[in-house]
Amino acid sequence: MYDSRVALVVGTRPEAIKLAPLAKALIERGIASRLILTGQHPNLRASEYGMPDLPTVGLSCAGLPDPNAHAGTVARSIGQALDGIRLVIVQGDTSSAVGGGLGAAQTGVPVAHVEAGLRSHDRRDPWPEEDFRIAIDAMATLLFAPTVLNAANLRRERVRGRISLTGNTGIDVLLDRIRGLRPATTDPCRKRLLVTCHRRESWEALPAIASSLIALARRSDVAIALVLHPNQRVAGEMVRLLGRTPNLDLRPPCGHVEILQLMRDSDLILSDSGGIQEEAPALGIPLLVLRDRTERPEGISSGNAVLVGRDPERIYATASALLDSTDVLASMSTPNLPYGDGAASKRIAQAIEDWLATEPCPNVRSSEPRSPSLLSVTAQVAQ
Ligand SMILES: CC(=O)N[C@@H]1[C@@H](OP(=O)(O)OP(=O)(O)OC[C@H]2O[C@@H](n3ccc(=O)[nH]c3=O)[C@H](O)[C@@H]2O)O[C@H](CO)[C@@H](O)[C@@H]1O
Repeated sequence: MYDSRVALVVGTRPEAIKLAPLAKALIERGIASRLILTGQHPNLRASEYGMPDLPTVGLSCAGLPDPNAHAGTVARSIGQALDGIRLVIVQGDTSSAVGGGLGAAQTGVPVAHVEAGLRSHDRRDPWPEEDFRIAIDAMATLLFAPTVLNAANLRRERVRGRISLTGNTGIDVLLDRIRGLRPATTDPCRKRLLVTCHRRESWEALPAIASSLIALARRSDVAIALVLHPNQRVAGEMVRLLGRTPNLDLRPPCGHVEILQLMRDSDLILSDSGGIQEEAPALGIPLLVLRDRTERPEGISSGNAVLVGRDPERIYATASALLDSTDVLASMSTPNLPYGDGAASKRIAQAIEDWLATEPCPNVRSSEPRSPSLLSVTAQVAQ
């Protein structure tokens, strides 16, 4: 076991899902790790999403309506959890990830970014995630890019850290869990639609999206299941808009295996989720992406997904056309792996081991933040 330590920062469900296989790969290499739970999703139990038992520090920074403010509280709080830590690992584009990265960088601890280089190329969509990704990639020492496109985005931005092409750790999890799923069931009378919708950019459009689902639910040949998000604000609004819709089953948030089984048993998925955009192609389930733009165009290029936006007529027309055309639906159902091959975590753990072996071990690490202030750093890197 190294005397050095790495810390994994987790604030939300997808971060727990996607960092769990890396935590296991680090354990296999004897790299001692610490879990830092920011508290963004206050009821998150990382072990339910496969996170192994690790020494854990909770920061109690519950999510805030203003994600920049939340990033600030995480950045200010994380220093206390970094004693003896040589590398802080953050994942994705949440306020926990950017706050954890900024707090680490300000106390002099290098940052590794898992899922680096994703870009929608529009800072307003998704907001603030596109800014957060750019900020984290600008400060990271190690950048783990899932796809060739992601790595090219990073090279174009001339990031100063070391870029490794790894695949997405979410695909490691999926390919592992897929083996335990039941074979897909089919319903000869009805096509099954699975819906998730929670992203901030969708909030204003929720009534419009809901109206397209109500119209689809009127078809006698479909059955719709909508899985609610843990965010109470979005879930409450969905229940208000869709709670009494015949033929539309609102379900509480569920475990990862359960949602994968639901996906596998579906004929068509409608979702604005980032993770589901990665998982649907691997499962070979056609996906309509409820967004105007995406940082994950690979699933569209592979023919598994269509970017449909949030306009209710377009959602209804595109879904209906697919439901009416068995051939087109079948052509979108070939499983593809544009986001990874299942070995991302092993590659990342290897790269971290190599880096730890060559990087001199500092004697003293201050946990006091250094100037400049968090907000000025955020503003600079997000320019
Ligand atoms: C802008 C953006 O796209 N940002 C994303 C955002 O995450 P997201 O949009 O992917 O978030 P969700 O949809 O909540 O999670 C998805 C995961 O949860 C599973 N799931 C779903 C419903 C359920 O009932 N039970 C479950 O287990 C599901 O199968 C999947 O694995 O942050 C991530 C972290 O930084 C980023 O990677 C990612 O870019």
